[in-house]
Amino acid sequence: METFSERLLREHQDTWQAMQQHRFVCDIEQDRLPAEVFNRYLVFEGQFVSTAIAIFALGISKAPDISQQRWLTGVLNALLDTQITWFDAVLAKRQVSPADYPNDLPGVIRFRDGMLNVAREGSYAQFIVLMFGAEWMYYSWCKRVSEKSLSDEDIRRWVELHAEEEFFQQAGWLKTELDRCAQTLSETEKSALSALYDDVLRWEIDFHTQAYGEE
Ligand SMILES: Cc1ncc(CO)c(N)n1
Repeated sequence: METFSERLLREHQDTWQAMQQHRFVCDIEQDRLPAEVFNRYLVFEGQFVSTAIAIFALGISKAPDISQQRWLTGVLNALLDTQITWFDAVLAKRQVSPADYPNDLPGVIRFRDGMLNVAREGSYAQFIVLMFGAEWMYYSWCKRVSEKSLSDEDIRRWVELHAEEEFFQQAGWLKTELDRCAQTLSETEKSALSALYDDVLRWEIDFHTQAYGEE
């Protein structure tokens, strides 16, 4: 039988493919992403890691019991340790100062506020859809792209971080958790989650487009 996460992937194939074949992803895959685009991405992405920390904290507060809270706290710690540490180092190494970049680009704001609003106002299942939407999609393209030879070592490391076993476990946990949550939901609730999943992918697409500039 089709699981709920499989249903979401089937119902939103087109949006999923648009992200998997996004210009940003294809430029990395073909080893031709301009350094200035990656630098701009790093600024927006570093800000999103802070947002993700808030989203996970909200998710932990809504988790139904201690086993989920324990797992999600591990994820939160990885964001605070591995990811924040990596961002500080890579921005310094590439001499990128976030203050030199715009902080009001619509694609970046829509993604941040869309995710944060749902995490604040929504249910635990909605939180799981947000992070399943973001992480499973990243695992998929990064896994594919990690097979290629990438000449920029920072891009290579960033892709590897999202293709390796630890991240796969994290994204896979969200997928299983979503399927578990969906078992007790009505069809009305499930179709609302399906619409939210499509929103997340669209926010992601516009966020990544924004790395190319201010259009
Ligand atoms: C913008 C964005 N979406 C998803 C992920 C996956 O965690 C990420 N690191 N950044």
